[in-house]
Amino acid sequence: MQVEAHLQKIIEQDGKVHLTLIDPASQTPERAAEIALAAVEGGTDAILIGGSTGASGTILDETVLKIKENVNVPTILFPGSSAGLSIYADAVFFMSLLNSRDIGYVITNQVLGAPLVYKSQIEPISMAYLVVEPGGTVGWVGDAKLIPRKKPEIAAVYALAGKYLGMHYTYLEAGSGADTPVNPEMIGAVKHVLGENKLIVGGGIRDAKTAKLCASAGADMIVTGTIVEEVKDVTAKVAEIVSAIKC
Ligand SMILES: CC(C)=CCC/C(C)=C/CC/C(C)=C/CC/C(C)=C/COP(=O)(O)OP(=O)(O)O
Ligand SMILES: O=P(O)(O)OC[C@@H](O)CO
Ligand SMILES: [Mg+2]
Repeated sequence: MQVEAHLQKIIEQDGKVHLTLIDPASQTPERAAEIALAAVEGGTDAILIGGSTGASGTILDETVLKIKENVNVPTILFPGSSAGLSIYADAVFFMSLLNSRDIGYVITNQVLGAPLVYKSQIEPISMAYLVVEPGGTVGWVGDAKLIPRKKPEIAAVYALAGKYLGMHYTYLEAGSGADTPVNPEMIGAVKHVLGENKLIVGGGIRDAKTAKLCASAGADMIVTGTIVEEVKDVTAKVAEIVSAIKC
């Protein structure tokens, strides 16, 4: 399955894509697979697998494999480092944290991870990863020079640089569990310069209203992680968000 082409088709058909993020460090592989199935029943389009800390090795491989047993939607790695790769996944967000001060997150982890992607069937999807205030764990781990919430023009020039470097996707990240997601002004400014290139927004999106606000402002794909880990009825929560963003 060509994952990027598949997501493109969904955008053409439904307008928007919903992605569910599962952190392998947060639960057992069995529970991760249950959550993935419930999210797919709620209408999610693909499962992102990753975390800033502890998402590697056997627990990562087993989580990917169990999820694949349960669902047919693509599994996409969202790696915190080169250790966040698993040969069992369908694709990887092959991302560079463009606003990191640490060259490790700009290019070294990608260099260390490239041979495994080359030898496997994992589809790399090139992505500019931009961490915005408050930034959360990923901002700290990734040593990000956080983009100020109220400076959409800074996010826009980073996104433009990513696009000129050939990156297909741009991800505006407020940090997992953020109190406030990226604001609509910043989303709009970034989408304006990206044009047809795809924009993903995540971090702190917990309800239909917020998801709709982000999607209407210009996000092509909405990511939800924490809320899916917290609620009892995953299917209902995902369905609420999916119906708010899709046309
Ligand atoms: C492409 C390859 C091989 C590596 C990329 C490496 C990069 C650029 C990483 C960026 C920095 C980073 C730590 C990203 C993590 C992204 C992620 C999975 C965030 C969601 O995880 P959280 O939910 O914040 O994780 P925790 O729950 O562990 O805090
Ligand atoms: O956990 P939440 O707040 O949904 O954030 C998802 C994702 O953007 C984190 O990398
Ligand atoms: Mg998390």
